[in-house]
Amino acid sequence: MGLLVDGVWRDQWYDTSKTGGRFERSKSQFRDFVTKDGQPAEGRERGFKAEPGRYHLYISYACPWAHRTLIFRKLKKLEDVISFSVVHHFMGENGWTFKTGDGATGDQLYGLDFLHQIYTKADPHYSGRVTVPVLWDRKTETIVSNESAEIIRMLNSAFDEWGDASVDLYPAPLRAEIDAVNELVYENINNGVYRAGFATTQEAYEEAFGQLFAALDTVEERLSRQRYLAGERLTEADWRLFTTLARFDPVYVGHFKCNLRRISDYPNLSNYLRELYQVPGVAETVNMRHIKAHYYGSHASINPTRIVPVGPEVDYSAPHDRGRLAKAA
Ligand SMILES: N[C@@H](CCC(=O)N[C@@H](CS)C(=O)NCC(=O)O)C(=O)O
Repeated sequence: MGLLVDGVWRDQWYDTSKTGGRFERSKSQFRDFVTKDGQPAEGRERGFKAEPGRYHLYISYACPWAHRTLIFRKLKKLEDVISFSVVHHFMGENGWTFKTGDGATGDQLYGLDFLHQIYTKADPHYSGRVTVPVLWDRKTETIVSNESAEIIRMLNSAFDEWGDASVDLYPAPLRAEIDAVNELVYENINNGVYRAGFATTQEAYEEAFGQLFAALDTVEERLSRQRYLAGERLTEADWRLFTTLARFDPVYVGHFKCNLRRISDYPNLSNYLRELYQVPGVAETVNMRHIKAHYYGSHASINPTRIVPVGPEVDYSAPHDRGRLAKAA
């Protein structure tokens, strides 16, 4: 685990010394957009035109943020339009690597060894964390974006000429609702598990823990009344929650000490998780081996023996009861 400082790799764990033991996620720095016409998005200088075969994703199967992009690529039927490379699940002193085997593909574009070399290829003086996902432009050989929340928006609409335009996961009439749910879910749940797990003081951990379970209770209540987070339609908000839920019982309960309740203890959340998992194409984006091996194996300060627990038994393909709630035609 480390970061780049003016283009030079430095092996270094998160610094929580100035924040009272609180983990604070740094902001993604590559924030451009692929658009249908190639014009820069509002307030941006660089423009990137949607074209089939031009863009490549660098992802980790373990990472919930990268997982979002893989799900969108699948649901929007962009498999032949956007290619991808899978980093190795072990993230050690060199950060994410392109070691192959066990489902890791290596760097499909350049055959490089480390993800940080992709960052310095885009910007030789880059300073900051080297994270997945990365949306890479083959044509200008640079990173368009390393922010998953924005990459999924691009996948949702920019490539409709070649993908499935009938699938819209950010429909205009629901945007305000989706944005509001995202805010609650991002801070307290998606990032909340990390804030609990990476906290280095009791106080910081308990603060994140309390917020996490309060938010899960809120979402559980909402899902007792409606089928999906924004109502009767599956949207971006659901997929953003899904990648955290899928990792919760196998990893976050133990490794990140998020153990007040398991998702399997929540009747609505657990059935909802199974419904989403069973949406055609989604199960194949979930690689539980990478997920468990990555977290338990890569965070030596949390799990020094790197032993990966054998349990729990989870079966997201078991039947669910969500058919009792209305779904838009
Ligand atoms: N805001 C980013 C966060 C991405 C992120 O933090 N990814 C993690 C893996 S789950 C990572 O690559 N961490 C490496 C590091 O922090 O050094 C996004 O949503 O795209």
